[in-house]
Amino acid sequence: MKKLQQITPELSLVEYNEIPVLEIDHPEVKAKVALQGAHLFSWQPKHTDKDVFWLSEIEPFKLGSAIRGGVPICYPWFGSLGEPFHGTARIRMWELNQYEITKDKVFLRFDLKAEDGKGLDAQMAMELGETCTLTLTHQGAGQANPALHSYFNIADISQVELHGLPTTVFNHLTHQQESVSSPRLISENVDEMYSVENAITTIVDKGYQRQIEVQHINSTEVVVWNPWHKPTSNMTDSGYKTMVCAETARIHSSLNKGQMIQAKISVKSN
Ligand SMILES: O=P(O)(O)OC[C@H]1O[C@@H](O)[C@H](O)[C@@H](O)[C@@H]1O
Repeated sequence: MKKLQQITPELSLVEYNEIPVLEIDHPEVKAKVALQGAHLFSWQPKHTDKDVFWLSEIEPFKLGSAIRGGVPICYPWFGSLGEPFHGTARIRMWELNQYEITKDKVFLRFDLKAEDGKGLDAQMAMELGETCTLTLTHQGAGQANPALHSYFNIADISQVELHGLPTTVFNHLTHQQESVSSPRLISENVDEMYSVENAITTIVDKGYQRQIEVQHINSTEVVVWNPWHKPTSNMTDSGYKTMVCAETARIHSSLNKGQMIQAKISVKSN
């Protein structure tokens, strides 16, 4: 790891293998954001002893390869709505163009320049403190169908409940609408899309004795994913046991220029 720049006492730029990473070390919060993808992959408010986000233990931090963990930004499209899968933004460089440090939190704004060099495609604003607010604003031409593909750090997938989701879901593995339990328990490969606006998902983690709450704002879907034994790039065979994705998505109703999706994340002990 090579230090590139000390921006302020709380913010430093460090190289993780091929990727520049902004490290935040503030009395209230620690966090890490890769400039590739404006990709938050670690957030730990002072009152918790474990990271809220999961990061693969074999993440190689290679340019052009999306980081396996944290909050990949799927933009301008989700999944196979275009090529590459989950859009280009997670493998492009973003610029840190604004920051503000207060006694409670750190505010960061990253811009994604348009590929033709004219104007912006998107902006990501992060407020990192006791809570974490991520706001993705579509600034480009045309429409966007993004998602904030958050991977949460849990003690053991077999002891986790997801609360606040509907009991009907589109299962991407069987390509059909199905009925599921609420709260949702996961015991196999799941790749499912819940059509629900502005949902609040609560991840009840008995192992770590804590609850993570995600408010999905301006979203029209929540995607839940865990690959279980399905081989997945940059992930160990047992990596699935300690992660669950609960994604803030805007898939079937596009965003126009100036519109945003937001995830507000908080964590509390039981
Ligand atoms: O491996 P990737 O490109 O990061 O995608 C991971 C998963 O992301 C989820 O959002 C999709 O619903 C899954 O279908 C996909 O497998």
